Amino acid sequence: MTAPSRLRVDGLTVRFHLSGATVQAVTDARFEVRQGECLALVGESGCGKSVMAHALLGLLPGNAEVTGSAWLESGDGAPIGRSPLLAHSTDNLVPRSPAALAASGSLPPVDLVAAPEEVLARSVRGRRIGLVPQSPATHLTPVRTARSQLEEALRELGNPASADDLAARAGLRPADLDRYPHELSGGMAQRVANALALAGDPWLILADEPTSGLDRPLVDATMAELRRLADDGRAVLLITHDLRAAEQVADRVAVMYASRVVSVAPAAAFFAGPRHPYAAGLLDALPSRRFTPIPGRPPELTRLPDGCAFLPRCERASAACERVPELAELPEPPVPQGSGGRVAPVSDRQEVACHHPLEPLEHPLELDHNAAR
Ligand SMILES: Nc1ncnc2c1ncn2[C@@H]1O[C@H](COP(=O)(O)OP(=O)(O)OP(=O)(O)O)[C@@H](O)[C@H]1O
Ligand code: NI
Repeated sequence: MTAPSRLRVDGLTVRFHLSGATVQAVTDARFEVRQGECLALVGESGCGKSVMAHALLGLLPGNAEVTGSAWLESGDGAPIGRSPLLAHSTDNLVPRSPAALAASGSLPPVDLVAAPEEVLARSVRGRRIGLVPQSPATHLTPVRTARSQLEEALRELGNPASADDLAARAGLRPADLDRYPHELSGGMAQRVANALALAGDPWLILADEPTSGLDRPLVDATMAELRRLADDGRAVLLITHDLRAAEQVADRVAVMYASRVVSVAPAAAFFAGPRHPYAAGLLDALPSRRFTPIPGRPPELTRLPDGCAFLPRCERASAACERVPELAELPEPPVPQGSGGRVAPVSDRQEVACHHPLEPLEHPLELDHNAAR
């Protein structure tokens, strides 16, 4: 039996306490990311995506109150990549004997919410979770070459691999490493940042808006790189409001609205027929689709309503929506006509938090990929 590594987020809630107000930044979030897949987390600006990412990394400021759980479970047999660069250190959090751990190659699960900072710093950030930063160029230290920054990261993480090896895996030539950040093109800076994120051979890659400010070819290259990391056996959590980028790379898509995860769906089913009205609205807003924005604005996170936060913007709302809908798997979609009675596979099922979900064929979207690409 081999268990894949996965991140299992359940009931994750983040509140910022300010004088006179509480920001409900993340509310009761539930989702999973597994080794070998890319989960895209999408949603409008300010809905709580980055706060979620920072909560997972233990990087929130002192006025944040985090509850719920986020279990990081390193699996026991599915190897990452072709040649793992690093034997994970097992000197902490060890309820089992080092020999047993060595035999299984796994680490004990860690709850990122409950774990002390010392554990996150020593065994999680960089080692089990790699962060691809938002703007690689500014993330790099300007006065040192890419090589010296990579070498330092490798040294700190106890990785015996060479900077050249790491760079080659990220698509860089040794000569590229001898450049200073200002001598790197946007694409190369992105690759250096990717190489840095991989310096500790983490199995989970967290990329928060890795393509903001990049032009389309660079977005495409970055998405291809993230796809490769997932295909290589890592888990990729991509945070973006670029639905086109998400469509290029994601296996599954999670949608956040006003601090809650309101939809989790396989990417193909999501883009072909979203079941949550807000998700349908997001897709309709795309220039390559109907180019029709959702009317209205999301609520303030300091004043969230008691019921469904999308209610005031939703055409389908009813009295039932005064109650917050739970995220739940929708019943099996009806058998499409002409399918010869084929029943939709479980993997096509969508989870939504909605009292009035759309039927799968109720919102057919003519996909115009030529316009989108
Ligand atoms: N330290 C903090 N104190 C108080 N409120 C905060 C703090 N950090 C973030 N917030 C609030 O939490 C909410 C969620 O912010 P977040 O950065 O997660 O949004 P986002 O979904 O990542 O948006 P974007 O797509 O613009 O990056 C926002 O209302 C933001 O103002
Ligand atoms: Ni953000």
